[in-house]
Amino acid sequence: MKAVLALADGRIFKGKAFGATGETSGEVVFNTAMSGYQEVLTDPSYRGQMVTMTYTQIGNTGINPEDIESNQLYLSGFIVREYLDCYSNYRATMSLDAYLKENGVVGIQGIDTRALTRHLRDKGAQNGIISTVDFDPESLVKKARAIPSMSGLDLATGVTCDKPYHWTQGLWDLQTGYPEVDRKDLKYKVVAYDFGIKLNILRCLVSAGCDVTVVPATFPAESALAMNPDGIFLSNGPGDPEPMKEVIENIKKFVGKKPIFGICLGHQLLGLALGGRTIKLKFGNHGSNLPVMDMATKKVEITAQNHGFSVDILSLQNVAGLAHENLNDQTVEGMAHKTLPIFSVQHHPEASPGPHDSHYLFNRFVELMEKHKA
Ligand SMILES: NC(=O)CC[C@H](N)C(=O)O
Repeated sequence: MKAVLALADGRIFKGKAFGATGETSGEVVFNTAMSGYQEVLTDPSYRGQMVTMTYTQIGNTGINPEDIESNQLYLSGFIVREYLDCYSNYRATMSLDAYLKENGVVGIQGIDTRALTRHLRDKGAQNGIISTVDFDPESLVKKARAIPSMSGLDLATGVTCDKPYHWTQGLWDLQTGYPEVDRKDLKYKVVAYDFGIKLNILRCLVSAGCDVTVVPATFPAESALAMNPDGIFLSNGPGDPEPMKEVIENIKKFVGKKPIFGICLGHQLLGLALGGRTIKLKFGNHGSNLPVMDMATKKVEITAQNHGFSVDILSLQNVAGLAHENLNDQTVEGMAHKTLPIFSVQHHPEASPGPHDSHYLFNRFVELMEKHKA
């Protein structure tokens, strides 16, 4: 079946349908990870976006019930060069095509993803539409132009959990799979704010020794402090951090009271709560092969990333300093408060997909909580 991708600036790509059929729209971004499409599909931070994989063959390893980062697919469209239906993996239980169909995600295959990526890199991420029902370029471009811009959209409060819960699953291991950890063995009480949290973050926190209570995005700071936690964690999530005023005000109440660790959207929200500002990048960083320098040790780590916004570190001059830097585009990859036990990173130390170079950051959080306790 035919499918067409139209960008808001008028560029058209003709391909074939895969996954669900119909029409879908969102901000078109590209992801440079060579593997891990299942984790990309289930990352809630992609809500409102259509993801182009730059790796050419997608589908080879099928879909398995274990490699999920949330229980739902939040992205609005999936774009690949070549979809492979004959998957092979000992854990796979279904094909990617069947999975997208089951979850109502519209995909397009057989388009020149290199040309699309170069276009987005030159012109910037922009809105687009995929259709298997309307093939009229003019009408499609008109529809793509009518979609609201990602800037100004609060998408995170729509993907958070309904009520607090405990998380006790640790990191996956070939022998044991995902272990269940006894809460009695977890030493550091952490309240984790869920703005669309990836499951591997929770697993990393547990494996680092944290007794994690996950709470909804707007859970009052007073109630969190009443639990007497050792630390506060702020998660990743979709959309623009700037309009999340209530959440930002809430985070301010933890500053100076508890150690805080933020990842991605959590890092951006922390930047805003500390009085800084965030900016929208031209096309952002999405992938699992992005070099970052830890400014304290000067070590370079290869990281997983998925973001379109960034903290303007100059706006935080007297409050926080640059702790990590992206070596490709020199964007702010992490910050540390000048006097308080507060730090955050723009990239994803939990990986999934991606290398484990940055896992040490969960231990850094634990060390900070230990010191603060003492
Ligand atoms: N992965 C994330 O948390 C993404 C944060 C934010 N939505 C951005 O695009 O920059």
